[in-house]
Amino acid sequence: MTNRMLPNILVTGTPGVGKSTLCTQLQERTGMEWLEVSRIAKENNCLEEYDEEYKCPVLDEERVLDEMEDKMEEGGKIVDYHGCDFFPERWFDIVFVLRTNNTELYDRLVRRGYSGKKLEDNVQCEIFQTILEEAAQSYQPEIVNMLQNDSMDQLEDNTNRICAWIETWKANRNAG
Ligand SMILES: Nc1ncnc2c1ncn2[C@@H]1O[C@H](COP(=O)(O)OP(=O)(O)O)[C@@H](O)[C@H]1O
Repeated sequence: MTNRMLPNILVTGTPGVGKSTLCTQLQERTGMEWLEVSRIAKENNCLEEYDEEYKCPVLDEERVLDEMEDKMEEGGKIVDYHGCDFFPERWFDIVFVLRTNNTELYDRLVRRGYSGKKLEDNVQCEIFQTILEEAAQSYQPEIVNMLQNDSMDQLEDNTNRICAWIETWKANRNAG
């Protein structure tokens, strides 16, 4: 059993599935702190190099983890990143993998300005369920949850569902 007073939540999934949008809502509704791993990496100079092929920065994972460790120990953190296999398993009480259907994701990424290989690779990442499999291999199956996030209605359902889970976690903790 954890000593944390509030749970830590991981929100993961392919770029464009709606992680930031969901985390913004969760932060507003719960008062828990949203930790955007890409931003933490950038602000703390934890970007190692630029991957020209994939047009994205490569993280210095060890340094990012060091930056995050103290905060994660406090509990009550919502972590958002498009990968999940390098975090310590002990950090998280639950993992949500957001999913978006291919055509919707394609449109969102085009609107974000992605094109060519970067666009294709991200859509393929979603088609092949890469992040879902990564989560399944990195965490206990009972804490990994898939959430479909194609529409604003689903966004609301997902936010409600996570908020309800947090309330249950708190009630169980106080009872125990
Ligand atoms: N459930 C949803 N339904 C429709 N559009 C969404 C939904 N969630 C997010 N979006 C839109 O999709 C785009 C990508 O969302 P974002 O939260 O930035 O994704 P991520 O953080 O996973 O890269 C944004 O333009 C956002 O407004």
